[in-house]
Amino acid sequence: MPAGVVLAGGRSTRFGEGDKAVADLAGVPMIRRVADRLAPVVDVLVVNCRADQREAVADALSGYDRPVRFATDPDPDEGPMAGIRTGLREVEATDAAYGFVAACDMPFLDPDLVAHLFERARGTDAAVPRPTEWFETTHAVYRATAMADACDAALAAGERRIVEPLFELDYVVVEGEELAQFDAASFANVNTREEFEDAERRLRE
Ligand SMILES: Nc1nc2c(ncn2[C@@H]2O[C@H](COP(=O)(O)OP(=O)(O)OP(=O)(O)O)[C@@H](O)[C@H]2O)c(=O)[nH]1
Repeated sequence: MPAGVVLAGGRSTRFGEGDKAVADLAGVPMIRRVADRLAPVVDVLVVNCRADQREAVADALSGYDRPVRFATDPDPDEGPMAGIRTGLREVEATDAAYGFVAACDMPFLDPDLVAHLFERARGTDAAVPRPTEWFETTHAVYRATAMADACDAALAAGERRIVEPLFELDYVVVEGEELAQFDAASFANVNTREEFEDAERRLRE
């Protein structure tokens, strides 16, 4: 019974005014687009955000197809690794052993790729795609307890890079031909107004 975890605790500084998570992207809040793409492949959705975002995010997700659980940051602004840790701790409170972690700004997520990552993670601690030289750590499946523990240790050591806890795990990398069968747009993220407008154009095509 896999879970989805959406990270939304950032400050959207490159986006400018307003929280990009709930920004209206071609008629649908961006986080709702992410959630809707996950609905076919997860049984429960965990949203990690700050307490002050919760009401707007809950509005954006109202009527969602799956149960939604909030994992609010105990301390805001600790970075995405802390968000992953907090989100995966909430996954531990469900029946799910694994969580697919996504950023809130990936409105083109490919559910088939997410399902594939769940499959590949079976028996290991994580399945992480690497479409370029970079690991897509905010588009990856983790065994909740293993990664949350590794994030706690990395945070305690003052580490900020998400690959550091990942490298402590037993993980598989999904890349090359294996990855080529899925939609590369799955990794596209929206940081600036310009990227937001590009995404709107694409969605209206
Ligand atoms: N919980 C938590 N999540 C964060 C934090 N910083 C970023 N994130 C999330 O991590 C993901 C990737 O971060 P960015 O795309 O850089 O988002 P951001 O930090 O809001 O945007 P910028 O301020 O423009 O960098 C997004 O889903 C953010 O919501 C944080 O301090 N805490």
